[in-house]
Amino acid sequence: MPHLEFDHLNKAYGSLRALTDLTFSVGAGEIFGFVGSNGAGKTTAMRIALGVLAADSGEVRWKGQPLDLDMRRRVGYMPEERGLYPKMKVGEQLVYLARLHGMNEKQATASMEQWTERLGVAARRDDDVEKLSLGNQQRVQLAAALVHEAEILVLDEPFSGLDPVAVDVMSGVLAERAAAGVPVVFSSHQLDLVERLCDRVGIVRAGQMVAVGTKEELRRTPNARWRAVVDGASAGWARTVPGARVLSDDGREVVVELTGHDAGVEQPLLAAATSAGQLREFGPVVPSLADLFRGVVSETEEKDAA
Ligand SMILES: Nc1ncnc2c1ncn2[C@@H]1O[C@H](COP(=O)(O)OP(=O)(O)OP(=O)(O)O)[C@@H](O)[C@H]1O
Repeated sequence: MPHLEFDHLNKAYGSLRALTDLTFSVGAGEIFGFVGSNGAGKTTAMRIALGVLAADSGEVRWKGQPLDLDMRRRVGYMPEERGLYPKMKVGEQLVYLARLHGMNEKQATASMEQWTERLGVAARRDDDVEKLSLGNQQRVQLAAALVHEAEILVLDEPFSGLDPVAVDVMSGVLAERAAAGVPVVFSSHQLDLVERLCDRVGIVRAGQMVAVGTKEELRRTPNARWRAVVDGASAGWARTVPGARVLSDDGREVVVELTGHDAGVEQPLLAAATSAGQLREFGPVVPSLADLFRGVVSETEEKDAA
């Protein structure tokens, strides 16, 4: 499978190291969620991919070749600072951008019509961009990334500021482009969305990739977590279970970490819960991406402090 590879990118702004050996790759047809705290280095990495910014070392490759000027014309990019001409009409602007990327007038017009239709801004084709609401400007920005039939999509926070309907449209479009074999990388702070949409996720912290993998891979914690809801129990019942570490206990709902993942590891907990009171709910806890993110970020912060 061809890959878009971000290979050992290093970048400093003066004395600030924005990226340190940042490495990850995105397969053709894969949606990759690029997440990290503010200032972690996501925009810097994406700008380097597009050649808007030069890396101090490292490179970005597609199908084994460094992204050169010609290849970069085939990348659909949605910059964080957005990049539309405010006083140009939506339709004209998209045709212009498609032509810049090598389409002829007829192809560019057909593509503009198709994408404005798909993204729900067809009625605004003759309006200046600045007259559109921010969310609609963003739909046009996505159309700008797609209008030249990009071979690669690199999108910086494409979901910020969108209403739920626009989020669904945007998600559908990204899934469709990925299904057509396009590698899609996007950054976002909306972790629920990243969790829903992405095949793989990379968590970057202070310019370094601190966790990368499928959601299942990232969730594979060394110990199992279980949750029990028990009515009429006295608080603290779970502490007596051998090997259990109580993570939270509000008297009714208890979350416990058990050593390992072996089959039946939860049985002593289940037995204790049943005898503690009226057992209402019992099951494994699957951490959300937000939980993983907090865990990874705080864990690396602790390591840094040590
Ligand atoms: N042009 C610049 N000059 C100096 N420092 C910069 C410049 N651009 C970014 N930085 C710094 O580099 C670091 C990485 O910034 P970057 O914008 O890549 O992060 P990000 O992960 O995209 O953040 P956010 O989620 O807030 O958009 C930050 O500390 C930022 O302040």
